[in-house]
Amino acid sequence: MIDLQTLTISYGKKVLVDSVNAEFAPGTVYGLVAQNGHGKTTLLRAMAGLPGPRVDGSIVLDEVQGTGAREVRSMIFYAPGEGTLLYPGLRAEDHLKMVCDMWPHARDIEEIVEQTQIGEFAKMRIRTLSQGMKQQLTLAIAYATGARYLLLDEPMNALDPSRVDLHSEILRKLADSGTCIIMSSHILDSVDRLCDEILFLKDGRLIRSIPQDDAAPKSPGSHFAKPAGRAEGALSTYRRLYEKGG
Ligand SMILES: Nc1ncnc2c1ncn2[C@@H]1O[C@H](COP(=O)(O)OP(=O)(O)OP(=O)(O)O)[C@@H](O)[C@H]1O
Repeated sequence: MIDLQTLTISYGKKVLVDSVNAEFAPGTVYGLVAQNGHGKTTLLRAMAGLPGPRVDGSIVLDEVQGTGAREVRSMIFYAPGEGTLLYPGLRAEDHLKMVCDMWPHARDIEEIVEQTQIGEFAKMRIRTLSQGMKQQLTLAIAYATGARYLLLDEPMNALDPSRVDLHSEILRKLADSGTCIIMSSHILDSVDRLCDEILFLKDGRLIRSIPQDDAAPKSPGSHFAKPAGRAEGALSTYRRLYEKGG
């Protein structure tokens, strides 16, 4: 469980997350939605214990204070969008080998390559990959870590529809086997299809919603009581919250 306790995150006077309390349970896929520049990346990075903004309050992971703490560092992985995790001169497969050497619960590389269908470019250097290939590799790296908490920053924005389906299926399976996934996204129909819960970040608060097409939890691990009221599509919620002065 990741437990945010009166968490406030700010850059100077700009407060992006304001005294937020929230819990993220194993076995659940969470969508994190907001308008551009409202703090999704900042929140995910802070949850992973990465440096940057001022962070007040507490982030507790499996009862250990602070996600940067040594005991929990190997349990949580933040995957940036944009392929910034990758070394331009190295081959795709080199990155997976590094994960294998560094992460105590790393998964089998061959299995990951097969599951993510990245074999065709595994031997290519990063500088020769397309944006979508880099995004597929970044996701493969995230899966390879074996981390129980995956924080994925816009993981699908460069993927073609068949890859979106493939990775949605992989993420669902990971959640069903106990992984907690928090993914930011602007692709609201895939958020609706994949996520058990959606959190809208607005004015520093997290507003919880459930996807329209499935009012029941999509995985048995979801601990949270469902919010009262009818489920609503993410796009409708988005419009209500951000476009109509809601
Ligand atoms: N290092 C920094 N120093 C100061 N301000 C920053 C820094 N990094 C980000 N910000 C500001 O914090 C705010 C939130 O940025 P963030 O990248 O978290 O937004 P986001 O919701 O992920 O946006 P997008 O949807 O465009 O990716 C923005 O206003 C941005 O200008």
